[in-house]
Amino acid sequence: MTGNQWGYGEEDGPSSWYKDYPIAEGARQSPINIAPEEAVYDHGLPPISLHYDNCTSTNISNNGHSVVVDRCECDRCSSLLTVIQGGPLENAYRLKQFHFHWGGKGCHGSEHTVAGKTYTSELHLVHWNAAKYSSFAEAAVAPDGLAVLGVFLEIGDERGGLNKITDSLYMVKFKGTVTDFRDFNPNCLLPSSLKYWTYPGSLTTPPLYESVTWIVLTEPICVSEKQMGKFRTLLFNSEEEEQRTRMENNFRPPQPLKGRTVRASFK
Ligand SMILES: NS(=O)(=O)c1ccc(C(=O)N[C@@H](c2ccccc2)c2cnnn2CC(=O)NCCCS)cc1
Ligand SMILES: [Zn+2]
Repeated sequence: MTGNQWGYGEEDGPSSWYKDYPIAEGARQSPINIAPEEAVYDHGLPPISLHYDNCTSTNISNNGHSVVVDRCECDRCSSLLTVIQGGPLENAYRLKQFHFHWGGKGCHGSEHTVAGKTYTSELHLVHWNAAKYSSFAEAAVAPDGLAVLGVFLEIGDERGGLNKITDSLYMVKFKGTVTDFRDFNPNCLLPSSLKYWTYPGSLTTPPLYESVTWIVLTEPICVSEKQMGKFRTLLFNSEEEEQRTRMENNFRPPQPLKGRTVRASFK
């Protein structure tokens, strides 16, 4: 079985990933359930700072697992400051891509949970340690290589900033489709508070590398049911496959904490 046949179904879902990716049972796997009472307030944790300038050319694609907005890596753009720094991070980490995880109907769909509470979706802004490593792939296997900012989405009023994304989803209905997606600044998807929890973890999809410093914002943003419905028009399958499978419930459930400490940037 070639390595990349993993998914979220009965046969190929999270409970069977360990067969091809034994690190699935490792000591720093993600996501986790965050227990706010057990989080340790660390007064030495500085605030995080986000510098998301516009890099004109990006694209949006359906990779068969999620919908991903990729930043371009051209010289002009990679010189642009599109980084996260501060918080638990030693230096600036460069934004590579962002994507979402979501459920079917109802309010499950996030990967991290908070005192057992699930949200309807979770946005992941994926950054890599470009100060220390020369490529994303190199950083992705290093314990301090990646930093992912997690933002919870809950059902409520429509989020205007999300419409540029949801209005483009029909262009990437099938796995393997990609389309231009320019001048989108993910600042418009951030909540007003940058209060966060942070802990050492992993990619939440194969290859599940334990290279991620997770920074999960405590305040969710609101999106409308109509906007979430557009994510669920995406398909896991390519146009050639006859089996049409709606893209939903593309989340991994919480994994054992295995002695890790979750730190809070706030009392
Ligand atoms: N959910 S998360 O934020 O923890 C997360 C973040 C980034 C990646 C990722 O970049 N994965 C690719 C990769 C390429 C090179 C080295 C290692 C990993 C990969 C491997 N096979 N396919 N991909 C593409 C992919 O999975 N892209 C991210 C879409 C999230 S569902 C995966 C999960
Ligand atoms: Zn993710």
